[in-house]
Order: sequence, then structure tokens, then C-alpha cells
Amino acid sequence: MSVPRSVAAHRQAVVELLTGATAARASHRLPLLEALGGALAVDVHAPIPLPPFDNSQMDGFAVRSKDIPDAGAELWVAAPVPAGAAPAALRPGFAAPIMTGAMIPEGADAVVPIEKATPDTFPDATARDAVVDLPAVAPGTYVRNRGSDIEEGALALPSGTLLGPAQLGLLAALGMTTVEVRQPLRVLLVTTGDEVVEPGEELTAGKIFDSNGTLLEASMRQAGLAVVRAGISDDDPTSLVTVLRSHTDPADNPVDVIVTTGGVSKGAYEVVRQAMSGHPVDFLPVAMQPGGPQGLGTFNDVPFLGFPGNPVSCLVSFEMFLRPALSEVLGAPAPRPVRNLSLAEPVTSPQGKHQVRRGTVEPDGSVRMEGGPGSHLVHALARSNALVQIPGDVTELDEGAEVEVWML
Ligand SMILES: Nc1nc2c(c(=O)[nH]1)N[C@H]1C(S)=C(S)[C@@H](COP(=O)(O)OP(=O)(O)OC[C@H]3O[C@@H](n4cnc5c(N)ncnc54)[C@H](O)[C@@H]3O)O[C@H]1N2
Ligand code: MOO
Repeated sequence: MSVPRSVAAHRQAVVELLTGATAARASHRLPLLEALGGALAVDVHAPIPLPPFDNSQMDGFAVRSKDIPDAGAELWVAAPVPAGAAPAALRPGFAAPIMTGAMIPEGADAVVPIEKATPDTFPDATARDAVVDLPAVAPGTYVRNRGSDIEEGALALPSGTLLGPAQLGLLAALGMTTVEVRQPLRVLLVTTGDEVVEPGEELTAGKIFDSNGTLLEASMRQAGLAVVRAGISDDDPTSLVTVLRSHTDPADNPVDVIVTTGGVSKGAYEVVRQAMSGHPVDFLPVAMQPGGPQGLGTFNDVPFLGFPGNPVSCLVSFEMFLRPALSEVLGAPAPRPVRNLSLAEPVTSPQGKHQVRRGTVEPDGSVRMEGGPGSHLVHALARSNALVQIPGDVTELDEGAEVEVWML
């Protein structure tokens, strides 16, 4: 029996497997919202500064700060400056009513919020010769300077950035309508097993619904991959081989990566192992639980990963191997945030296996386990927001012990 491979060694093997497949990816230009979840193909530099002009952070009065001594001063009220208007220059001795986001008039260098003015309401726009009492204010107060968020020409987003709501919002703020994104990696996802049926079909004795397909397709899409689904393969290896051949023909737009689930352990009908015979694929144990049995190699020169069949094993395999490898090779998606947190309860773990438990981070910052270690516990997984990492040499941890937690 082969010696189990470490988690780090297997992750490195996945990185090496994907490195060739992801070289020189083509890119295309998409409208911003269609680029959601994609990876930026080029560095984007700011075509304009943000903010584009000095503007007010408050509803109040734009003033020349040097017009107001420490004791305060009474100033004439100038014409109001609504947001969107290009104001006239501010004359000495005047204060201009200004609204949040409105352009600071030339000559003004500070804003006094309306609450600090006497009277503390804006005069009627038609009022003549109105005056206002204002306290002293330091230059720059409540002024949002042109270019203080980003200067014109500065690097806004580096190539490889995964485009989420905040990144797309920035591009819109910069006035862009389209963005150059990498063509996503195309992944063929095949779930396997005679017992597995599509959700919505009839559930007869001995059958279960396919959760792996949805779980992994959702994970992959979130990570920016394009997923090609080939349904559920039964336990006949010839039909699985036919499916894999049809998606890996070099003359017919082959997929970039193949991921299967199930059929990799030691049962009598391990369809994936059988389908891969004659191809350079290793089936090996990784010293990890869940997700111990793994397949890795190529089928018709296309990188292949065989995840074990249990749903939690699939999710853990994706999070521990494929997602980090994509981050390393493509620069996206961003790695999961890692935190060191204390355990809300004691935990035991098998000697020699890196265990990945599912947990919930509590408001007090401790982490509580959701369900036991079993890799079939999809309900407990659905309650979790974190993967709790317990190294292979650790067998017992007390309540309060520190553990590494990956936020999902
Ligand atoms: N004698 C041994 N038996 C098993 C070992 C072992 O080392 N020796 N390893 C166990 C571990 S750990 C795992 S993980 C599984 C991996 O098995 P397979 O990858 O061959 O997967 P299957 O046998 O096809 O399925 C395992 C389990 O998952 C359910 N399943 C499969 N596909 C789906 C799906 N699409 N959606 C939902 N659930 C699915 C399946 O019904 C089984 O319950 O092997 C252990 N056995
Ligand atoms: O290693 Mo298996 O993935 O626990 O159930």
C-alpha cells in the first residue's frame, strides 16, 4: 500500500498539473456586469482621479478658513452650491451653502457643517444679504480632495484581480463600461455512481440525489471557472470513457481540466479508476480526512482530478487543492481568509491525518464544530462558515486551544 502523501505535497502536485493548462490564456472584453466573477486580464490604470474634483463631505458652508478667527466670524451668505453644479469662485468674507458631494468653489478650503452654524438652517435661496455665524475651522476640514482615493494614472486593479461587486463598482466610478477579462478555465465536471440520480427525479430504494454536482459547480463558478456539466455517469467505465473522450478531442474545443467525483476508493465498481486505466493517472491516499482518496493525472493530455464521492470530501478537496492551486497559478480567486481562533469545545482527531472539520465562527471569535467528522454530513456543512484545520500530528485539542480556520 502506498504511503499517504501530505496535503502540501498534493497541493503542489495540483499546481504543477495546472501550470501548463493555464499558460497564455486568451482574453475578451465584456460589459462590466457580465464580467462578474471573472479575472482581470490586464493592469487597469485610472483614466481619471477619484474623486474627480475637490468636494464637500458634509452639508454646510464652504469657507476660506483664514476668514474666520479663533473666536468665529459672521460671513455673508453666497449663492448655494448644489451637487452637480460648477460653482463660481468664493469671494473673501463670504460662506457658500454647499451640499454633500458638491464641488468646492475656487478659493474655499474648508466646510463648516450646518449643525455648527448660527442659525443652523440654510437661508431661503431667494434671501438677500443673509449672514451666518461660523466657528473657526482648520484648512481641509470636510473637504474630499481630488485624487485622494486614487490619482489619475495610478494602478487601479492589477491583472489577475477577481472581479466582484467592489472591483466592478470601482471600474464604473472610473467611467469604464467594459473590461478585459481572461477566458475562464473550462472544467468538465462529471459525477458518478449507479446510486446517484438527478434532483427532481424519482428517488427509489438505494438511490440518493446528486449533491456533488451542484456543490462543486457552485464552488467552481464562485472561483471564476466555466463549468461544463456532463450529467451523472453510471458505474460502467465505457460510458464514462466516451463522455471524457468527447470533451477532450484536441480538434473539438477540448476542456482545460476534468474533475470527477466518486469511484476512486477500494470498492468493487470504481468506475473512475477503471475509466482511467491506460492513462497517466495516479490514485493515491492523501493524509487528510475528509478527502483522503484522490486521483490526479491526465486524460488525453487534459489535466484530471478525481475527487472522492462523499459530498463533504468533494468540498474539502476543492478548497484544499483546486482552489488554492488556481489562486497560485492564475492569481485568482483570492485565497480564503485565514484566522487563528480558539476552540469553543474540545476536539479529537485521528493520528497521522490532517483533519478538516467544519465549523461556525461565533460572535465572540471562537469556533464551534458543526456536526462530526463524517464526510456525508451535508446539512452540518450548510450550517458552517469555516473549515477548521487540525494538523496530522495533533490528536486532541482542549477547549480554548488555538486552531487555524479558513473562512468560507
Ligand atoms: N475499504 C475502503 N473503503 C473506503 C475507503 C477506504 O480507504 N477503504 N475510503 C473511504 C473514503 S475516506 C471515501 S471518501 C470514500 C470514497 O469513495 P469513492 O470516491 O469511491 O466514492 P463512492 O464510493 O462512489 O461514494 C462515496 C460516498 O459518496 C456518495 N456519493 C457519491 N457520489 C455522490 C453524489 N454525486 N452526490 C451525493 N453523494 C454521492 C456515495 O453514495 C457514497 O456514500 O470511500 C470510503 N470507502
Ligand atoms: O477521506 Mo473520505 O473523503 O473521509 O470520506
